[in-house]
Amino acid sequence: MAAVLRKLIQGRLPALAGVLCRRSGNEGHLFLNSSGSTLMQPRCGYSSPTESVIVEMDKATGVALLKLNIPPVNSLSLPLLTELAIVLDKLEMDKHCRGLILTSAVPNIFSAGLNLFDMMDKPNEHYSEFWRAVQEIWIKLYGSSLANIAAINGSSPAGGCLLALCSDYRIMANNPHFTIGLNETRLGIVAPFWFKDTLLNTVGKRTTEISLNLGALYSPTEALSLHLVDRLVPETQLLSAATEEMGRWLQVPDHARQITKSMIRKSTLEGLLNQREADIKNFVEFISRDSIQKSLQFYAQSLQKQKQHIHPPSSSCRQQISSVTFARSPWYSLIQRS
Ligand SMILES: CCCCCC/C=C\CC(=O)SCCNC(=O)CCNC(=O)[C@H](O)C(C)(C)COP(=O)(O)OP(=O)(O)OC[C@H]1O[C@@H](n2cnc3c(N)ncnc32)[C@H](O)[C@@H]1OP(=O)(O)O
Repeated sequence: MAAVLRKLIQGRLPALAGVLCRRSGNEGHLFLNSSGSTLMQPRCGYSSPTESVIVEMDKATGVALLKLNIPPVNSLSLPLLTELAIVLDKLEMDKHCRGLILTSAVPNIFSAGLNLFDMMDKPNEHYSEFWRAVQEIWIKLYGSSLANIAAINGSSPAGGCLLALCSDYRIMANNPHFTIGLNETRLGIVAPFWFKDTLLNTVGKRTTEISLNLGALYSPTEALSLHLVDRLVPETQLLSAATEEMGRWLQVPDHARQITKSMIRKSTLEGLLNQREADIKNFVEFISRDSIQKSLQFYAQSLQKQKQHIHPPSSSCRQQISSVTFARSPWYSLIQRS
């Protein structure tokens, strides 16, 4: 089977080389890098030096519970992305690991998305390195061979929503204060094409059109109705529901599930793999513009001001926003005040 997978990746799915091929055996695991050459990787544990990524491995089931642990909001900074990439590689190489449940150790927040400060007031080299790390995480998660379930235990805007969208199945805690969605346009920035494609593959064209243009953040109930998430459960049952769901995914033989997943996600992954450098160049050019920097600065400041001066919109205000939830958007709060 390993030979079949290798052939598949080297031959029919060349762009997925580097995403992964797993092999059982005593000598470790076979990893194909993007040029198709093979590297032997020793088996190892899953320590994250700063504990910003906590991994609890259930050896009996082969399921890893991965918790993001960067208070206050699990923003995806360059160091966090780098650690996450290392942990994901290790899990991918571990022949005993079959499934991954992604969740947060920070109460009420799954992830606040990309760290705003990595995109502000930095040299172009930093933007370039940061964006490569963002790409890397998407490639690893969206192209993962593991069964991947997101246990969304808090708000999940922008890059946080993207993390969840990379999973095979999303279960969200049914708390009306949580929101999820790709809200980039609300910050004056634009979700890149591979964010858009990931959403499109999940919810379809019309919902993508509305969600992305409006930068909509949805409540769990709205997200369920749009198939942005697959299931809602009470917060206290989130992990047990994710574990139970994982059991269903692991009943399918790994090779059959992996090849099926590759078939479905291949063209989307290739979209970025074929033009990574151009995408980085585009990001750097965009993010370093004065107008975008001003927009981001205003947004970051308004997040802070919101905490100091602005109360959340009243429930009657919220109802006026119909099905699109802008609650938690500092822009919305500022509009309400003016
Ligand atoms: C061509 C390519 C174009 C570029 C494409 C870029 C693609 C992706 C974009 C992103 O992912 S941008 C990030 C978008 N994220 C958001 O809009 C979320 C903003 N945050 C919130 O809405 C809230 O913070 C929250 C997540 C709902 C949590 O609310 P809570 O009330 O619990 O906490 P706060 O008081 O608001 O925040 C605490 C603390 O964290 C700071 N912070 C919040 N989000 C971020 C962030 N994304 N990056 C960095 N820091 C963040 C916030 O300012 C507070 O800081 P202090 O006041 O304590 O200093």
